[in-house]
Amino acid sequence: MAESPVLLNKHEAERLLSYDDLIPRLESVMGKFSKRDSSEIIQPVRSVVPIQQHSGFLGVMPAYLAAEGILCTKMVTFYQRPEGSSLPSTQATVLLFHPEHGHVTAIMDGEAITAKRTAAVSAISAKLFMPALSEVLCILGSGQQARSHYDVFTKVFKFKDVRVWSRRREMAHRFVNDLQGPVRVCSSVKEAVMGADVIVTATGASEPILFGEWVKPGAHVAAVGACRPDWRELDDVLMRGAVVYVDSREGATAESGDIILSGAQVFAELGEVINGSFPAQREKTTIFKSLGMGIQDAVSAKLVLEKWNSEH
Ligand SMILES: NC(=O)c1ccc[n+]([C@@H]2O[C@H](COP(=O)([O-])OP(=O)(O)OC[C@H]3O[C@@H](n4cnc5c(N)ncnc54)[C@H](O)[C@@H]3O)[C@@H](O)[C@H]2O)c1
Ligand SMILES: O=C(O)[C@@H]1CCCCN1
Repeated sequence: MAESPVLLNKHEAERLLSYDDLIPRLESVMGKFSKRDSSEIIQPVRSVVPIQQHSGFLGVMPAYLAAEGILCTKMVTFYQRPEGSSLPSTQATVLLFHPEHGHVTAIMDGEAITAKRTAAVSAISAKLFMPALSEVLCILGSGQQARSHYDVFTKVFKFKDVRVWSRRREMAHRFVNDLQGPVRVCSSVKEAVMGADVIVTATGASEPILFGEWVKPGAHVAAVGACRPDWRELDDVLMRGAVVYVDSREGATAESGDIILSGAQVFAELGEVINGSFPAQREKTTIFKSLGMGIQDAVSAKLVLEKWNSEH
């Protein structure tokens, strides 16, 4: 009989997952994915079930990585919460399976995995696409993703000025008060982004909040929110004037309102740049449109389980 699955809560998953371990694994799997070798990786675009009465969605994100022996699925719910809601907007559970026998080997909370792997992938995009001398980081939003992006961006890069904007100013102040490093609250998106070299958009917005006219030419935008085909964070001017990179072409064309509704062309996948088949146009204004992928959760969950196994 199969052993009982390992059960890991959010605190454990968070503790066991480090950016130093995560970043190289994510670079490698994104590169492999972009080779589209189905004997190596199978990862369909996520299935999304709308929960209309409650302004929410359930996404199911399976992935199989044959060479690594990883069979995984994440189940994630995401909601548009009213201002002031204390409920998290994104919650997730990740299951790992034994690829040969089919039983579940681990069940883990997916919130920390989702927060860290998304931010780590954005950091990989910044490493490739941000201007060579980047001094100013701007984060739009003050939730879970804003926090993980702050953590990894200030760990991997050295910025002289870090700015945060949130639609509720008190939330931006609460965000800043929780941090160690120098970071300041801005009272408008315009104030926050003017002159920024790197901009992270991590909000629940469904209409554009970031306008191309404010963005410094050559800046890099890591756009993490707006994960539905009719949601936007970025306006048409920005989308059409920038070189657009995505995590997966299929995901972006199915799910990104910023891409679908602006008519912007996708230049390349992040993995295609990692593989050297497309250039990183660092001197131009660049956007990395992130939707999130099951393979990212799969390698993250495997890392968590490896670490846990090494301790037991
Ligand atoms: N690309 C990915 O892989 C990925 C992964 C997880 C979450 N996300 C998306 O990232 C976004 C942030 O997620 P989170 O987990 O940090 O959520 P969160 O609820 O913790 O934070 C959301 C933030 O967005 C702000 N916000 C909400 N509605 C807004 C609006 N209309 N205008 C401006 N700001 C608004 C909130 O004030 C808060 O600061 C969401 O859109 C989520 O779906 C993307
Ligand atoms: O890839 C993910 O985990 C997220 C969940 C929330 C919506 C967007 N994508």
